Amino acid sequence: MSQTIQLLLVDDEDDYRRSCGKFMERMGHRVRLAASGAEAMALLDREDFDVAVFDIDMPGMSGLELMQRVQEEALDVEVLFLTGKGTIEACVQAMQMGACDFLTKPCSLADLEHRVQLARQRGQLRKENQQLKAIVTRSRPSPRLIGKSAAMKELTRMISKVAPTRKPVLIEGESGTGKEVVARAVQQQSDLSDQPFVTVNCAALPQQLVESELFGHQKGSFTGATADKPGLFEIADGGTLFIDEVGELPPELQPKLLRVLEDGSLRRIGCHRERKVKVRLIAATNRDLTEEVKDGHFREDLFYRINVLTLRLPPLREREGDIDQLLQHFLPPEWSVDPEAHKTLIQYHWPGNVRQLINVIERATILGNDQRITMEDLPRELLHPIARSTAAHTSPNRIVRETNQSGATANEAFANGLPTKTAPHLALGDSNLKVDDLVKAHVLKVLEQLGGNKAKAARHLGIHRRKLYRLLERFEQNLPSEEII
Ligand SMILES: Nc1ncnc2c1ncn2[C@@H]1O[C@H](COP(=O)(O)OP(=O)(O)OP(=O)(O)O)[C@@H](O)[C@H]1O
Repeated sequence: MSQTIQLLLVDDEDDYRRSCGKFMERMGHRVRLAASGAEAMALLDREDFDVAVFDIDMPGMSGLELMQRVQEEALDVEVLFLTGKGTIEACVQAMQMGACDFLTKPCSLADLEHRVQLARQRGQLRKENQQLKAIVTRSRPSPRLIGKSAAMKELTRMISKVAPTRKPVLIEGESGTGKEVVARAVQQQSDLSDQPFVTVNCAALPQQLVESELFGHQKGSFTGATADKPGLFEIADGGTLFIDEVGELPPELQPKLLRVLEDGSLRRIGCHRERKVKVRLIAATNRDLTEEVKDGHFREDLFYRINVLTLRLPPLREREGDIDQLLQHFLPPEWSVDPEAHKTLIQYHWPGNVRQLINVIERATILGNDQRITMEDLPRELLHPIARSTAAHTSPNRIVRETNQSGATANEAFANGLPTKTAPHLALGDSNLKVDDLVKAHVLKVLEQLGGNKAKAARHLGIHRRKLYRLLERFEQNLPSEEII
């Protein structure tokens, strides 16, 4: 059976409009009728349509003028023209304006319905194309979840239980433990695996962009909004949205997220029209959200909405056997690790978790000789870990406090650092050196020294976490960081 189409019929001829509307309803479509361009605009403002059929000759606003309004407001609807006085010029003009089809009366209602179906298919293809583009640019291939510790086995079991439910999932864990890998595993094992998987990191976005990124905006709604833009909820429609660092969601946006989770409705910024989406939410946090609720930073009702099913990712130091397995997986074939270096890797407390381990392996394989990793190839923080004895079994925030209490200031720790491929050594006083190079080298060194933990690094650098994320993004794209500092 064909799908129901949300259809708008605009024609000033009463009899034709009504009989056509009845026929389309009999064909199973949801039909709205408008006798003029103004009535049509009012409906288009309020509701979403898949396809609209416009008559050309109408008193007041003509069909072509109506099409122009649709274009100006970048409304997401396929338009086909149906007219009694079809001229070639009108047809050409309509097609140039983006209409998808042009029919002249008399035409059978069955033929019209067939063309409406084609128009809807075209719209769907366009939307899928948009979604695919967004997914290709935003996502990376999904890595396999490595780890056979008891904790990881339990996690794998839980993933297989929660994945098929379509309920919201909350993933808790320290930075670098693999929350995004788990989110992808949940999506892969759900029946939405062939649908969009869209990811967004609330902490990485400048605060003023979070709303527009998640919910979209209408052209002209703020400076720089030069075109209508769908938000990630719309792009993920029919699939899964992964919101990383959900605890960073600004309080004023939390009711908006709650609303879309409750009934799937949202409004783009600057637009009064309500849209409906069907999205499975997976959220992740490295903060204790119950504490955030107690402190009044996170709404309790939203917390209960997203915390229907919780997956807790233990830190790497608590996963016995996983370091070895991850080493085997990430070390290039033919490479080996000296016994002393191996012992150091196993005993280290890995505050930056799997991400830090991968970085250390990558660095060691660049520095190492004869396909062997020795103590010399390991970064200094592994040999003289900061607050090593107290770090294990504490929360990330606690590790930072204890680090400071231990008397090792950030700068002392950084001064011990070794050059790496990510944080190059720069000679101060070199006249070719740019402020930008210094900023980049310092930020990367701090990050490396703190095991890739961005929250800690931002605190040590004295900048907000969002600023750090933006700096890292700019480094990756080789853009100057000056305007961010
Ligand atoms: N169990 C695992 N198996 C394979 N790779 C993993 C595993 N855990 C983490 N990784 C890898 O470690 C890196 C960090 O993982 P990920 O981005 O999922 O962490 P995260 O917990 O979401 O971190 P953050 O809170 O900083 O966003 C990625 O390269 C990921 O592929």
